[in-house]
Amino acid sequence: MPDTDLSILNRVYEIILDRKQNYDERSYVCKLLNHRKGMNKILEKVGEESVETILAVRNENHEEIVSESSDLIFHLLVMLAANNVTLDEIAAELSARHESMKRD
Ligand SMILES: N=c1c2ncn([C@@H]3O[C@H](COP(=O)(O)OP(=O)(O)OP(=O)(O)O)[C@@H](O)[C@H]3O)c2ncn1[C@@H]1O[C@H](COP(=O)(O)O)[C@@H](O)[C@H]1O
Repeated sequence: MPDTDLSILNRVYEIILDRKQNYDERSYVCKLLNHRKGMNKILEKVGEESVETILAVRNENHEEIVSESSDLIFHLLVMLAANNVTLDEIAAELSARHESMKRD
């Protein structure tokens, strides 16, 4: 059964971590993680996908916004994993902010 809720973020993040450990020449993630430009290649992709997301919003194209945002989030997951930042850390940060900013 495919994940259709946000648990897919953890699932994809775990695959990315696995790709860090086990090189596979067919893998796009391995290609990114081992690119000759190093971290700059991953940052380039995050920047590129951010711009494409902005353009999708400007075009007011719902499908495009979903697709480009998914590209952006995926590349952000690669960037986080490449920098040893876990999704638990992000969750803890957002949760702490949520607690401290509660108004009622
Ligand atoms: N979610 C994704 C995902 N989203 C987008 N992409 C790839 O991201 C790439 C970049 O998209 P672009 O449109 O920018 O393509 P491009 O111009 O060829 O990119 P570059 O030449 O600049 O690298 C494409 O090749 C897409 O296939 C993804 N590749 C992988 N995943 C997930 O990562 C997992 C591991 O993937 P592999 O490592 O390839 O097995 C997969 O099972 C998926 O869950």
